[in-house]
Amino acid sequence: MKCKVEKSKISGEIVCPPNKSYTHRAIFLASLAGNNSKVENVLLSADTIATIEACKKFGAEIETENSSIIVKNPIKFDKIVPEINTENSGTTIRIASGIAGLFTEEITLTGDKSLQKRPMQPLLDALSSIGAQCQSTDGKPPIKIKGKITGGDVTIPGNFSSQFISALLISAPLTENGINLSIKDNLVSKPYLDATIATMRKFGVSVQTLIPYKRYNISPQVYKTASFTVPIDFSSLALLLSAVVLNGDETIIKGNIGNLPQGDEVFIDILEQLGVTVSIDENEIKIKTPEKLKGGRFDLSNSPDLLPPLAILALNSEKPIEIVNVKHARLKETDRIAITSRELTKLGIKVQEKEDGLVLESSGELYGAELNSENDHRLFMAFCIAGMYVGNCVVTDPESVQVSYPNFVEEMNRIGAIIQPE
Ligand SMILES: O=C(O)C1=C[C@@H](OP(=O)(O)O)[C@@H](O)[C@H](O)C1
Ligand SMILES: C=C(OP(=O)(O)O)C(=O)O
Repeated sequence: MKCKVEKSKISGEIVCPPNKSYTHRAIFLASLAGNNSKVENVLLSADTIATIEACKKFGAEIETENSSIIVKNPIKFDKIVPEINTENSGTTIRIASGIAGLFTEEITLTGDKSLQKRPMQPLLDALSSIGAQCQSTDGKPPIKIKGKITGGDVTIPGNFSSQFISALLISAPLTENGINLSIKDNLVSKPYLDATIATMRKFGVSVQTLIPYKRYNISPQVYKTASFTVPIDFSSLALLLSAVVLNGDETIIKGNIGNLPQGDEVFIDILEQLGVTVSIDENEIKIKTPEKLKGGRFDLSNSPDLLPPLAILALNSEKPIEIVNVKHARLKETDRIAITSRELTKLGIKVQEKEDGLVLESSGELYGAELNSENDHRLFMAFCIAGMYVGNCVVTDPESVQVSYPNFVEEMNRIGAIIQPE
């Protein structure tokens, strides 16, 4: 499938979707607590449905009511679970792997073609070091995990994915001995660890931080019934903000901003550094954009998902936009550094690809082109927004947005975009 994207302006109001990362965490923890735990304002998308289905396979009884889910009964660790397919969701397979370590029967975890290219070995090594037996396919899914993890001292590298650490934290209190966790190397995507710890706290489990992002201790505990409300998704909001910066006049973005930690909130600071004025009040976000953006150097180590919405802003930036310290963006649904470099070059942006990032500069001459998103949802949405600015573009794989923003095309067209499935 492809979409034709014409030069178009947006205006009016748009509601930002709920947070995918918090939806995953809250569903898993509600499924570990059970007893009518409730998650409200959930994002219902292919990735979060993969988490719901995984928890049902683990034995949780989950009911969905509009935008809420209720867990009547928790995960049953004596259930026989032959296989769990986590589709396109990295967060789901990582957290589910930690939970699989708490079962005594072997469980196979797999995913789609994209997920079968994503690293799992550091997490499997960590689980093996505390009692699990693990197998992988060259370090990637499909994987097999046979518990039971008993806990103890665990060391794990932090420079591939924070999701490995989130997975260990979430399972840790349910081991017999608890876990004393040490993180080697520099942890990437640090704010997602804060999100995990904050959500665990909401479900009654405390994590002792010995050295932030380096050393944690989690004693044996039980998850308690809770009701959790999912906040706005700043990763999706960043795409909407870039759409307004490049193509919006009087556009207002609405959503339940909440006060839980989200690394991608830093996009507000990035926009201000680029010269954009951002005003946020009463869960409404408005911006004022200068004629030309200023450019600048941006470290995305803690917010890798901002690479697509930031890179396209080079289309209207008088100075280069330099993105650094985000090598792990090559380990997502796709290698986002390589594809962003290759595809934005087609539009007339001069791109220097580096191992850990990009330098992007508008050449002044911009051209319509066919942009291949390679079924990566964030790239599809960013390329559509770029196409609305340049005009006369085609973007591949619109179905990719099902994983995080199912009604993206409809919503953008409702406020003035011209994105037409071919
Ligand atoms: O824990 C999470 O919810 C996520 C963590 C990040 O991945 P890494 O920690 O692998 O960088 C991010 O890219 C992903 O979209 C969601
Ligand atoms: C990489 C992402 O998610 P996941 O790691 O859960 O696949 C994303 O949403 O950009």
